[in-house]
Amino acid sequence: MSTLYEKLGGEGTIAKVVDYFYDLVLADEEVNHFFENTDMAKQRAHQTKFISYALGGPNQYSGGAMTKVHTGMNLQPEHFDAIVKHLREALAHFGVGEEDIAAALDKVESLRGDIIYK
Ligand code: HEM
Repeated sequence: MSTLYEKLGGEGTIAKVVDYFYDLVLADEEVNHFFENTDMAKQRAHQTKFISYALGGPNQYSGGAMTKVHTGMNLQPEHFDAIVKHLREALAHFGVGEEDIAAALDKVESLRGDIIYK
């Protein structure tokens, strides 16, 4: 089964979506502070992993792993929502269709409970 990740052209296109998404996240006062003490390379790795996960790419995570890396952040629903909103905008910017965007957002939603309030 081909994933949205493959449909979009794999890593090459993902890198462009990541750059765009990254700018949106860093410009958003509601969430950019979480990345304040994160070095740039890790930050970029995070965005890449986030986007790849949403699109069904090679970086797939278990709920347990996601809880572990976000523990201590006490992420609230509005923080998660802000990230989802930026993902939607970044995908739309690159011409991804509504149906594919919905599938990507569903994927991200499935990890919400593992990531917030930790
Ligand atoms: C489905 C949703 C998400 C996925 C798949 C995801 C993925 C990951 C992964 C794999 C890491 C491990 C470290 C790394 O790769 O650099 C990480 C760390 C992190 N995540 Fe997420 N994340 C999600 C949602 C969020 C949200 C909503 C926020 C905040 C608004 C967030 C903020 C962070 C921060 C600040 C780190 C630590 C980076 C560091 O090491 O300094 N994540 N995330």
